[in-house]
Amino acid sequence: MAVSSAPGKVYLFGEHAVVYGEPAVPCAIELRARVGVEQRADSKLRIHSEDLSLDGFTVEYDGTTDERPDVDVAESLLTAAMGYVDEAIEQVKDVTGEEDVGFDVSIESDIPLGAGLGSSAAVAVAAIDAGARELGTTLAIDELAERAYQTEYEVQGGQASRADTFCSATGGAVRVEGDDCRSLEAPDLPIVIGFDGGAGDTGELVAGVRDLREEYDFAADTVEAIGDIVRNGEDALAASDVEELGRLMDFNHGLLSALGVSSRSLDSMVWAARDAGAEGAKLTGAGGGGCIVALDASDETETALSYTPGCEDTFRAELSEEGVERLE
Ligand SMILES: Nc1ncnc2c1ncn2[C@@H]1O[C@H](COP(=O)(O)OP(=O)(O)O)[C@@H](O)[C@H]1O
Ligand SMILES: C[C@@](O)(CCOP(=O)(O)O)CC(=O)O
Ligand SMILES: [Mg+2]
Repeated sequence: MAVSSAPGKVYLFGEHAVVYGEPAVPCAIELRARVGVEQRADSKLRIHSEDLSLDGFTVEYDGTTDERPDVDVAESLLTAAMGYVDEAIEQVKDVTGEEDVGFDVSIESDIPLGAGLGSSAAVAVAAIDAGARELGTTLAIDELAERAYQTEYEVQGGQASRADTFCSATGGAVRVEGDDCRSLEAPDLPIVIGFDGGAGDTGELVAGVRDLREEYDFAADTVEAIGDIVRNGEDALAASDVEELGRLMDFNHGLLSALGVSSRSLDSMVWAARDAGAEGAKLTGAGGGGCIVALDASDETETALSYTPGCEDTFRAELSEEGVERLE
């Protein structure tokens, strides 16, 4: 068996706009998904994840046919739940040239699902890395990141950026613009996360922004304005100017909100953080529900969030310098 782990991330700036070629700056955080992959004697795929539902479930089916597994949940739920792992295993088969292999895959993750902290990218990166190693191939980080991007691209209906997957594969803070992916020097930022306990559907939210952008020129301009915020944000990051970073994050949240991807609970948490004196606060990731990211070196934001209706959990997140880790 091969086991790899990969980190989740927050976006300091640029989610959604990055799908249309604007730059974005995500940072890896110390919450990880660990994926174990063991080759089977037959060609079936068995996936076990404790986190996919309250009780966890295990499915087993023949990965070489189009037959879906026989479990008692709605098809849409199953596809949503298994899409990323399924596609990651396809990438393993493709990169190793071994089409008829089967695997037992087990996943353990600290990253809440669909909450904007990049659980899908972390699972894809760790699954592809462990799957390839199980078949004797250790992928270079760039190839791993590219394969994980292909996974997100397929599952999200042809709409995805390389930001989450590159960040999860390499760790640290990164800058992604189209296929130009690079690591950034980042100061130790006082990152606070607020989580509303909910989730958003990345594919649907991305499609919503795409439609708005096609319908209204001002929505397309909004996407471009997010790109301008990111370019300013890079300078603020290089200068370790946390106050300016916060101001730009506030602005970024406003534009994401205008694009329809915030929610009442995300807005409440953002305002609670600002009222508590955070340097800035914004939603992170696709939105719709899930997490906000704020910058505050004091305990005020965490305390305020813990009393905010709609906020289920709040915690400080350390930057993860380590991307994919090969554990076994
Ligand atoms: N622990 C897990 N086990 C299995 N699949 C997971 C796990 N965590 C995430 N996933 C996959 O990632 C999807 C969530 O990804 P997404 O909607 O992009 O949200 P995010 O990346 O912000 O967490 C889940 O529906 C599931 O397919
Ligand atoms: C909205 C988007 O920019 C980020 C999605 O992040 P997450 O899956 O919600 O963690 C989509 C993408 O970049 O592929
Ligand atoms: Mg995702």
